[in-house]
Amino acid sequence: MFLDRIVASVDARVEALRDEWARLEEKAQNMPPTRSLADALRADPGTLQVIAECKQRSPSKGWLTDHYDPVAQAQGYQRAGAAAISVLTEPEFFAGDLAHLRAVREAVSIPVLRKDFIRHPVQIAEARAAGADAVLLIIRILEPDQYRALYDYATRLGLDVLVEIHSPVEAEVALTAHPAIIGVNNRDLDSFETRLSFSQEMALALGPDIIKVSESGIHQVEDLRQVRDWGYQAVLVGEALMRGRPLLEEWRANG
Ligand SMILES: O=P(O)(O)OC[C@@H](O)[C@@H](O)c1c[nH]c2ccccc12
Repeated sequence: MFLDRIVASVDARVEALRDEWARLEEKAQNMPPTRSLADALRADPGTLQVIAECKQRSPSKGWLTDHYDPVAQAQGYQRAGAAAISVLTEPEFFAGDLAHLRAVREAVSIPVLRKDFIRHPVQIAEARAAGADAVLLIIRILEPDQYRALYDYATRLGLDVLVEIHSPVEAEVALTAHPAIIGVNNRDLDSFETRLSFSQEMALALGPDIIKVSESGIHQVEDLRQVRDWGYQAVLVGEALMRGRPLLEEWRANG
């Protein structure tokens, strides 16, 4: 399974990064304040916000663009009304790079999320030191105690956390840290297929007080309308935007 391979490759990089932890933590502690992702997503109650993703390739879809310019991409997203930017930094399967995040953070004024497979606190210190405002924590690849420790560590460094779930059981684990924001991933990590109705099922389980983000497989205005009607505050969109679909403009015109 792909996820196991990704995690193995991440763990090898983490191993090499461990010695840098103290240095990265110190750098993280000396960074200017973060921009709040939670505030950006609930700035305008009743409006569905878009977290727009910079992603060059994915294991399921391959290369999404011939010419990848994350800074130009992110600036275009901001102009079109995105509430926040997600930047893939995983190098091996998504062709990401922490340098993309650094450059994007300098070029926009909205919050920037580090999209990666976080397994160890050194990656969180590294994210903050690179300018990230928020990090993704994927319940599926963490032990519950490890998740709670990483959540606390990120919070202590001033980062917001997007906690990603793929099942009702994962939702229960996610809720033990009392997160402000939960991402419901519509993509089945084994088959790679997306099913938007998973967001509908999870809306009830999560309740109204958490900021809910529907992730993956969102392609058209109709999808955004549905997710909004299910009580979500935001969506996270990658592929459709990377392929040049003017979804943000369409949403603003017809939302
Ligand atoms: O490209 P899509 O189908 O619009 O999906 C975006 C985002 O949800 C997806 O990239 C994603 C969701 N969770 C992840 C975890 C790691 C890497 C990538 C992801």
